[in-house]
Amino acid sequence: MTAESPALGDADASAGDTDIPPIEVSDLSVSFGDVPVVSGVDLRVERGSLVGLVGPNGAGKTTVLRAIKGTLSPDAGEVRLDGDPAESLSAREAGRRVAGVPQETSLAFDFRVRQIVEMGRTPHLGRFDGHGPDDERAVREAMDAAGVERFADRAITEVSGGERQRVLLARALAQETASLLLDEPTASLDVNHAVRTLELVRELVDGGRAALAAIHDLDMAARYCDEIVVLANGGVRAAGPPETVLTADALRDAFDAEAFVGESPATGSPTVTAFDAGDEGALADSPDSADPADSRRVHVVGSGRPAGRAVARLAAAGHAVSVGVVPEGDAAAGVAADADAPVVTAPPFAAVPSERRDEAVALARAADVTAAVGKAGRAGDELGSNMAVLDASDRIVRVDDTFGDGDLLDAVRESDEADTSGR
Ligand SMILES: Nc1ncnc2c1ncn2[C@@H]1O[C@H](COP(=O)(O)OP(=O)(O)OP(=O)(O)O)[C@@H](O)[C@H]1O
Repeated sequence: MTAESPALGDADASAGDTDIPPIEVSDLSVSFGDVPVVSGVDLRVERGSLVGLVGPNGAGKTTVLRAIKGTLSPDAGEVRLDGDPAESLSAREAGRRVAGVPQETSLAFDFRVRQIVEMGRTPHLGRFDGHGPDDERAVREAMDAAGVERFADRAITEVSGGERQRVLLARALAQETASLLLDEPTASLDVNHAVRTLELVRELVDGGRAALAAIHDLDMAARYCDEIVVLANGGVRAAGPPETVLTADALRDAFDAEAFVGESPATGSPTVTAFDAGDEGALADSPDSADPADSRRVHVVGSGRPAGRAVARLAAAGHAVSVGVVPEGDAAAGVAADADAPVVTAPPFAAVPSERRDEAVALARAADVTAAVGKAGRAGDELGSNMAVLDASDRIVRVDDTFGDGDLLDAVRESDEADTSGR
């Protein structure tokens, strides 16, 4: 796969009225037998846009992609490709508008890699036509872009799972459609090829194509997609730019997961850290885990990575967290900023100004419980003001630097069942 891929014949991508979305799904419902899988799904993918379809296993992502591709018939609703109802299009015409990279990559027959990529040209061939120069160019460019040329003459049964996935990508690219549907395009790929694949899709999209990709890796989805559609519990739960859709609340709602959403310092896009809520999670006991009654105001005292982890874990579990006093630039301060948690900082290696100490004391007073992490407030703690913060706290729970995920949440949950304010 080349970083700078060739133009990949984008003639079709620029075709048509630019106001008409290449993919538009309205009120789509699909069931298998009498089991409904999705209902009322609306989504559109514009030219120049990569939309990520995320959601838990079995949410119906593949089902939606298959309905768009036309390989299953919806019970209700409509799929439009370039403005035309998909059901009014012949298979050949649909194949000139949308190409798919399926999740299932087992190909039983002993075709050569090159033959499989050539199959992408089928919708462009007349009934009695052989491949012409344009087809050969499209196949060559697609193989080059997907990086499969090296094993083009090998049997498909003799390449690895990841290589096979790239062959199917090459087949879709050879189809030269305005729209691409990708079902877990990076699932079997090593990190290098995963990034290259999404960079390639991004490049195609920036060239005017439309792409809809089911993606489990939320960090990758956030990094590459213009928009994310969250599919869960039979329908679309949220849709919009990654930074508005990938929130702890949305992830709890869709995945029943406790997750902290920060900002990647490398890419600036949202990055998701999921925690094991287990049976012990503060809010994991019931599907109503977001119940505000279970949420506490927790003030964290401590610094460095352990305090940062405490802030992330508590915020992921739905608690309202504040932090301080921590040195400016401390890891915990960065996590608090990502969590939109109030944080009091002070210049490092200097006495804490009294007004900063008072701010932290006020936060601790307003909290239900103060979590002292590591040596905070104990002998050797360089921030003497932590003592004042702890003195102002009605309830204190203590965890050491190596606390387990459940320990902190248990301690906070149980803090109002016993007087834990002993210092
Ligand atoms: N042919 C089928 N017959 C019956 N049920 C099916 C069929 N295909 C899928 N399902 C069911 O429909 C639901 C949605 O499946 P789908 O493959 O669309 O989910 P998904 O979101 O793509 O999941 P994953 O993330 O695991 O790939 C699942 O419960 C699945 O078991």
